[in-house]
Amino acid sequence: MVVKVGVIGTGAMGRAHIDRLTNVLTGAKVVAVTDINQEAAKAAVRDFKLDAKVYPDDTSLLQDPDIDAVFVVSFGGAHEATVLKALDTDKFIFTEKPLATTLEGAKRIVDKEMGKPRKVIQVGFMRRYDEGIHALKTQLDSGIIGAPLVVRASHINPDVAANYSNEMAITDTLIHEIDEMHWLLDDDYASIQITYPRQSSKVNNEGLRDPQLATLTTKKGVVIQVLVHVTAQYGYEVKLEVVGETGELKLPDYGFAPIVRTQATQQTAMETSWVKRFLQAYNTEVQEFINQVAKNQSPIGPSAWDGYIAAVTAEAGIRSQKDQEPVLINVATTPAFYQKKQAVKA
Ligand SMILES: NC(=O)c1ccc[n+]([C@@H]2O[C@H](COP(=O)([O-])OP(=O)(O)OC[C@H]3O[C@@H](n4cnc5c(N)ncnc54)[C@H](O)[C@@H]3O)[C@@H](O)[C@H]2O)c1
Ligand SMILES: O[C@H]1[C@H](O)[C@@H](O)[C@H](O)[C@@H](O)[C@H]1O
Repeated sequence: MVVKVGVIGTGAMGRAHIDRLTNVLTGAKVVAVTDINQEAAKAAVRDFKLDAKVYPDDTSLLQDPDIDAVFVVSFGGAHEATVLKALDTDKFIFTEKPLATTLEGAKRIVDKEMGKPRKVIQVGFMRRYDEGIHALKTQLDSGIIGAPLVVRASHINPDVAANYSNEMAITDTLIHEIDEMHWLLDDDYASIQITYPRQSSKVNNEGLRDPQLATLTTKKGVVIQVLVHVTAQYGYEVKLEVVGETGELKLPDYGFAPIVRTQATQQTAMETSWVKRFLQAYNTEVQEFINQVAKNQSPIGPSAWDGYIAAVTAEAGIRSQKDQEPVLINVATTPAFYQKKQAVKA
């Protein structure tokens, strides 16, 4: 079966997903697109030579009975409304992160999804599919460094768009580590604290503090420190180190560029955005989602409940941004609906 896909939001990431669905992966066809900027939707059809309808909005696209799955790739703040509407249909839903930008919004989504016979949502937390991060988790799970004690991570962007707000440092950027770390450690969060080091003079966005340091503690007592630096100028990278009882695990520097030695210097080109750094992870997550839909089975990737855990933690992070004090986190027990790896066929 070829999975027929509708894409809602044809900006940078929407186009990247259209490209992989059309030119890289197997088993899917983009048959419909929409964007509040209709020119952007038409440009996607033209540029990727799609045989696809251009709908005026998400509501009309969602009414198309020919679509099996939708990709929600609009601005983060628009995901909730579209996902809630999509849950009224029988379509599978791949939504980019964040699931919702508020805790209440994420709760509305999980409550509504739990009214369905099975899970239909996957959230685009692609870090879990990165081969390097996955290999690090496999080593951690093997017990090779004993129990994890401390995690140090960095999330570096060279710069951000003009509409990037201070809250987005949490809901748009740190949200990746928020999802990654509880999965990596198989642990739950107890608290989060955001502190502001010296402000970088490179910040142009009104109200944005950069860099920010997030300290998360887990129920088992692990302390996780994440540097979020989104105007870092020099390149795009993520760093990850886990300190254990008997050793350490470190994600190697990413890259395929050669080391160039010349004129008494040594240098290597770096990535400048998420596009190439996580290309393999995006391809793997989306292929897995398509394969599940083709079998008419629930997604097995990060669920709406993972999106909800991230939203609860992000909301606590935003509260901490106000006075830089730690904020306690209490996520409810995972409902049985989300404990099933894979639900039975509807
Ligand atoms: N997983 C990742 O690493 C990753 C990387 C980049 C972006 N993203 C996510 O993808 C989403 C889109 O990001 P982007 O970089 O493509 O942003 P973008 O600004 O380039 O594109 C967003 C597009 O959505 C459209 N849009 C906004 N509201 C809409 C609505 N209600 N209906 C239809 N279209 C709407 C805009 O007109 C725009 O074309 C965000 O949620 C972002 O967090 C994830
Ligand atoms: O939307 C993007 C994307 O999620 C990237 O992976 C992240 O590094 C950026 O900070 C964020 O703005």
